[in-house]
Parts: sequence; C-alpha cells; structure tokens
Amino acid sequence: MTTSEQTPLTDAAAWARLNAHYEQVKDLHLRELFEQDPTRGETFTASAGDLFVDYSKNRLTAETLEILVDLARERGVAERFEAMVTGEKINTTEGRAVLHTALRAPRGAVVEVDGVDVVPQVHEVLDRMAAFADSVRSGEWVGHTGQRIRTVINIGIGGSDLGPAMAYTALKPFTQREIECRFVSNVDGADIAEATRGLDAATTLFIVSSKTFTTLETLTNATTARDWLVGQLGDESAVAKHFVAVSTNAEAVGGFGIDTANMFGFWDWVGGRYSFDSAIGLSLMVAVGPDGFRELLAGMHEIDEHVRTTPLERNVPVLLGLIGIWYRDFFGAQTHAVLPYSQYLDKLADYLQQLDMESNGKSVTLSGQPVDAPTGPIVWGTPGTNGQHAYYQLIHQGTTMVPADFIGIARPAEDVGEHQDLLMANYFAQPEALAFGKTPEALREEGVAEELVPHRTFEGNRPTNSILLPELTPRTLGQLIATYEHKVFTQGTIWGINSFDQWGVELGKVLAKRIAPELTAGSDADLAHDSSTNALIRRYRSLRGR
Ligand SMILES: O=P(O)(O)OC[C@H]1O[C@H](O)[C@H](O)[C@@H](O)[C@@H]1O
Repeated sequence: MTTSEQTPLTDAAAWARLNAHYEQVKDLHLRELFEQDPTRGETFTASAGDLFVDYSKNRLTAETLEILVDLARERGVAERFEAMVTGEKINTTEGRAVLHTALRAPRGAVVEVDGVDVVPQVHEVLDRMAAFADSVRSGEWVGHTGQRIRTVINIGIGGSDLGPAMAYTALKPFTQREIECRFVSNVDGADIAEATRGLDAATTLFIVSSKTFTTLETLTNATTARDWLVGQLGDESAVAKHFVAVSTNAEAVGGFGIDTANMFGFWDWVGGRYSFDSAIGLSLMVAVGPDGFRELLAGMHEIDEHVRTTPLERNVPVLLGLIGIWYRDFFGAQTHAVLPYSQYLDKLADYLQQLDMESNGKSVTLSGQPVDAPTGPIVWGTPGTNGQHAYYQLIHQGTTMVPADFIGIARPAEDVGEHQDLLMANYFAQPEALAFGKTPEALREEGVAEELVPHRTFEGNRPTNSILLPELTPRTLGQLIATYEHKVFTQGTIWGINSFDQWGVELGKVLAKRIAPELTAGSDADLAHDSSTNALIRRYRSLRGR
C-alpha cells in the first residue's frame, strides 16, 4: 500500500503548504512573473524523448513547483508507478494488475504477474499480428473469392476504437494507401451502413475488437457486418476469410463464429483505454506496418523509462499532472483543453477524453471514502486553428479559466507552400496572447475609442503548456500518448483514486438492456420507470407506429 491509498489527500503536509502558498500567488499575473524572471521561458521547460514542453506560461512560481513535487513525493507517485510496472494488482476493485507498460517492454525484459513473465506472451502476439498484417499488406491474404483486401473495418467501441482510430488518422502519411481503414463504433445503424456503403465485400476485412466480446454495440455491428458480407458473397463460409477478432474472451469469439485461429489475444491486465498498443491496434498495424507499430511501441517505452528514471522535478508526465492538479484543485478549473496544431491529431482529444475522464472521473478514493478534493477535469479540444474561429473567444475573454495544452509539430508531413509557418505562427501567438493579454493602456495608446476599451481588453493570465514535437511519427506519437497516460496516472495517484476501473459506465448499460425489449413489445401500462422515462418511451413507440 502506498501513502495515497491510506491517508486523505488534504492531510498531506504539502497540501496545507499549497493552500497557504495559493493565497500568496493566486493574483500574480503572468506579466509580473515574466518580468520578475526574464529567463523563465528557458528554465520552465523539460524534455521527454522528442517532446519539448514549455510550462513557463503557467500561474506558478519555482516555489509552487517545489511544493507540488513534494506533494507527488508524499503521495508516493514514484512508488506507485513502480508497483504498477512490476505487476502489482493496483486495480484493487477489479483485482487486476495494470500493465500497459508491459505491452511495449522490449523482448527479453521480465514483467511478472502471479509469478508468470508476461513479456514473451506479448511478443508472441505481436509476432502473430505482424505476420497477419504483412500478409494483408502484401496481398498474400486473400478473401473468399481470391481477391486481396482493400478495406479494413475495425468494429469496436471505447478503448477498442478510439486508440486505433486516433492513431490511424495521426499516422496517415505512414500508411499503405492502397488499404483504407475505417472504424465503426456507434450502435446507430448509420455507422455500419455508411462504412460499408459502396464497398465490395470480396475485398473487405472486418476486425472485431472487443476486450470482453460482450459489448452490445460491437456485437450488434459485427452481426450486421456478417449479414452484409454473407449477403453479398452468398456463402456462410466466407466469414473465415473476412473476419478476425481481437479479444481476451476466446470462448465468446468462437461462439460468434470467428475461428479462434484468427483471434489475437490480450490480457485482463490491459485496461480498455490503455489498449491500443495491444492487439487492439491490429488495424493500425495493417495500416502502418509492423515496423511502424514497433516504432510506436518504442516511443511509448521511452516515456515509460523516462518516468521511471527521471527525478520528479524534470519528469514531464509528472509535471503535467501536477500543473493540472494546481488548476483543478486550487484555481477550481473544471476543464482542460487539448489543442493540437496538426490536422493529423484531429482525434486526439476524443482519445484523451476516454483516457482521462474514464480514468479519473471518480468521486471515491481507493478505500471507498468520498474524495476530499475535485478530481479529473472535463477534457476537450479540436485542432487549431479551427478552434480559434469558434470557441477561443471564451478562452480569451470568458469568465472561466481554461488551462490548455498547445501541441505543435515543427516539420510537417505535408509541407505545402506557406501553410506550416502560418499554422505555427498561430501556435505561438495564441499562448502569448492568452498569457500577456492586452491592457486598456495599450488600447488607448492605439487610439481605440474609450467605449470600446473594455470590450477590446484582454486580461491575459490564462495558462497554457506548449508541447513541441520535431515531427509526427509513430515514435513521437507513442511518446505523446504515453506522456498523457502517465500524466493521468500521476493525478489519479495524488487523488488516491482507482484510475483503472470504470464502474460508472455500468448503470446505463443495465438500464438500456432492460429498456430495449420494451421499445418493441408489451403494453404502455407495463412500463415501470419514472414518469419522464415512461412518457418518453411511449412517445417513441407511437412515433415508430408501435
Ligand atoms: O473492448 P470492450 O470490452 O468491447 O469494451 C469497450 C469499452 O466499453 C466499456 O463500456 C468501457 O467503458 C470502456 O472502457 C471499454 O473500452
């Protein structure tokens, strides 16, 4: 047991110090902080792998950071990280180890769960995935009619969708363009209908991805996909050449009719939202090739090692986590924006929403007590510069503090004309404007009419991190994602919550199972929900002529 599992967060000595310190620094303006220390922009920075992080535009001092690091020490962040990566069952509510770091451990490393080294199993599956991916990519794997595969459709949801979908988009320039990947997640029939529209079943391969293989959305989509395929090819036996599965549940895969020879396994110690570097990434591996996938794993491993070996003061995921806690728990910021200046990172915020919000959206501690400080923020964002022309108004001049990560890529995959420099000019300009704002005096000097001065004033003092990557490659993407994984870990550890369960998604699933048959059968009088739910169901039935 580490400290955070035993004692309330607010009992920590560093917590009391942070409270007192907050009162001293809360009104300091970033303008003053930069005036006091003109070297701040060079010293409040850190690197991990190829990631460079400038955290100087945050409302904190060197002392703030010192106390935050003391808090991390007191809450046992390093010890709990060690417990996690060595296979301790830190997911106590499910009795499981948490070993996504073992998914990227190099061949020959040893990580034991219940006395069994899991690394050989990890590499055995990776090798099978590689052989499969190569055969699809080369055209050696042919469909029922002897034709090669042109479209791969991953069917999965949550962690079995968001990771591969995000990474496929991010790594488009590294994909074999002759094979297109599509992703179907929503149980809304529109998703599978649109994904298969116009496709030739003879050249389509489905990867059914589900850790549990019991997820309603995925099984429903997989059944519809199988009907579509058999409908087009006119032969049940075609399924064998057009369906593979990724799951921890071999029995259910067999029960669905997919040959378990075409199943790629993983383990209960891989959480859904931490699984895209497991076999869940099979579609991605087909797209970027086994070498690309291994580069991604290597990038993630670099960050795992960084966290393990770097002092907390320079530990990038730990620092990002601590800065997030400073805003969430002391300034009361409810959200955290992720603003990538890269179109390829279009799906990053969607992915991070599950990673962060499903992990740290908790209100009880590991020991079941109510938390004594606010936990995970609402995570959101879209690629810059689009957000600038939509919601940045609120970030600049609204009444809510929105701490944000600005993510920039120096060397673009598509170096088209002056696009990149214009994009990056915005990447640099926005955090500058957010931090330093524009004073009424400056406006008056420019001759702005007095009645417009309040409207055109930018208060500034709005905090950001700037994360800069040299380029977006499988390796740097792996580094970026592992950085966020361990940021979330750091925060969960400090809050003393279980970042690895997700009981909060259960109730809605149970109720939906109960309601589904009520939508088609039975009489209105049989409905036994609250009056609102009953009336809505009745209205739906009537709109559908039932
Ligand atoms: O991979 P599966 O078992 O199908 O689960 C898919 C997703 O659904 C669940 O409800 C959880 O909220 C997610 O953590 C999980 O990633």
